[in-house]
Amino acid sequence: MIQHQIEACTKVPSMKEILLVGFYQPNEALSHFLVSAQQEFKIPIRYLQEYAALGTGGGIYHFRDQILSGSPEAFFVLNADVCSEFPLLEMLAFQQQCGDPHSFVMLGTTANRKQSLNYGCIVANTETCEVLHYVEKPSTFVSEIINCGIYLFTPAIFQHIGEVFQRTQQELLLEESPNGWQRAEVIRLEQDIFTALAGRGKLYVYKTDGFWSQIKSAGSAIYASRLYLSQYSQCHPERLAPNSLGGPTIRGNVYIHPTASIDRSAVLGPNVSIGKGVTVGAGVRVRESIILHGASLQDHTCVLNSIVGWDSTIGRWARVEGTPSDPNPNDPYAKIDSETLFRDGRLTPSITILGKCETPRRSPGPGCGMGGSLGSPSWDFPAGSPS
Ligand SMILES: Nc1nc2c(ncn2[C@@H]2O[C@H](COP(=O)(O)OP(=O)(O)O[C@H]3O[C@H](CO)[C@@H](O)[C@H](O)[C@@H]3O)[C@@H](O)[C@H]2O)c(=O)[nH]1
Repeated sequence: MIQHQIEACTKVPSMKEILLVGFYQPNEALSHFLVSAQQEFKIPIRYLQEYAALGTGGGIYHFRDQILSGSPEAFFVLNADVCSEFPLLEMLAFQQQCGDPHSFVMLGTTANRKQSLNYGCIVANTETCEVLHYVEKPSTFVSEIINCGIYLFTPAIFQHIGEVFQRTQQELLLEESPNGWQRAEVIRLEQDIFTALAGRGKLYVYKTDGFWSQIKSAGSAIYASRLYLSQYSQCHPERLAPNSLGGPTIRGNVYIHPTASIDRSAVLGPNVSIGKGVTVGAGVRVRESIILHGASLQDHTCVLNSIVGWDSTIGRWARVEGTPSDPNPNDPYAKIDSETLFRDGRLTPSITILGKCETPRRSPGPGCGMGGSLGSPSWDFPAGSPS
C-alpha cells in the first residue's frame, strides 16, 4: 500500500523527503521496507512515531518542525489506507489556478448516494471548486463528492491546527471535572479543521475521475491490487507478465517478481500478484489472489480470491478459496464496502487469508504453513497428509 504512495510522491519533481507518521511501534518489516524503498526510489524516507494516536491533524502538528525543516512551499498528506492514481501533479497545477497559491487542496471523487455517508462529504462551488461545506460521515445525504484523504497543504495549515489546539487546551483547563484521557493534542483534520475552513476561501476540491478506493479491510487489498495491475497495463505494461513460450499461462493482468519460480504448466490470472522468492509448482491455478514473498504453492494447488501470507506453504492438491467482495460492477460510482467480520452472528463471506505466524511454531507440518485466516475458518492439516 505504502510503496505505491511513495512511488507517486517521487514523481513530483521537487519532492525532497517522505515522512511516514504513525503510532505503531516500528518493527523489522517496516525498517527493512524503509531501507529498500529509499534505495529503490532514491529519496530520504523516515518513520515518525507518535507517542499516542494523535489523529490525522494532531499527528502532523506534533511533527510540524520536522515537516517544515527545509522550508517547503507545500507538502502532501495522504491517508495510508487508500489506493489511487494519486494525481499529485494535477493537484499542484490546480492549486496554482485557484487564484490563491496559499490555498489548500483536497482530492475528491464521486460516490453513490448511499455509500457517500461512509466518507467525508464535500459541497463545492461548481465554478471555483471552493469547498463551501464539509461534513464528515454525515447521517443523511449531503453530497456525492467525497473526500479521498489526499491533500495538498501549505505551511499555513499549522496555524489553523494550532488555533484548534490552543482552544481545546483552554477548554480542557476550564473544565470542571476533567477526564484525564482527553488531550488537546488529539486533532482530527476532517471534523476539527476542514469543517471550519469550508466557506472561508481557503479550501478547494480537485475532483478526479481516476481510480480510487479505500483499503480498510484485508479483503479490499485484492480489489486494490486489481486497480493497480490495470493501471500497470496502461502505464507500465513492462511490469506485467507476458505469455511466453515455455512460461506459465497468463490470463489478464499478472505481476510476477523476477525472483519467483513458476512452473510452465501453472495457470495464473487474472488479477494475480506473485511476490519475491515465491515457488509455484506444476499444474497450479491462481486467480484473483496475492501471493506474498517466500510462499510456496506446491503442485496442483488451486488458490482463488485469497491472500497467501509470507513464507506460507500450501500442500499438493490443496484448494484455498475465498469469496470475492468487489463493489457492484454495474454502478460506476460504487465503492468497496468495508464489512465487519461478523454480521448478525454470522461470518461475512470474504476473501481467505493465510497469515504468517510471528513466533516460531513447534511442529509445523510439511504440507501446511497456515498461521490463520481472516474471513474464512482456519484449519490445520495433519503433517505429511496430501492436503
Ligand atoms: N498518524 C496517525 N494516523 C492516523 C491516526 N488515526 C487515523 N490515522 C490514519 O488516518 C487515515 C484516515 O483514517 P480515519 O481517521 O480512520 O478516517 P477514515 O474513516 O479512513 O476516513 C478518512 O478517509 C476517507 C477516505 O478514505 C475520507 O472520505 C474521510 O473524510 C476521512 O478522511 C488512515 O490512513 C489512518 O490510518 C492517528 O492517530 N495518527
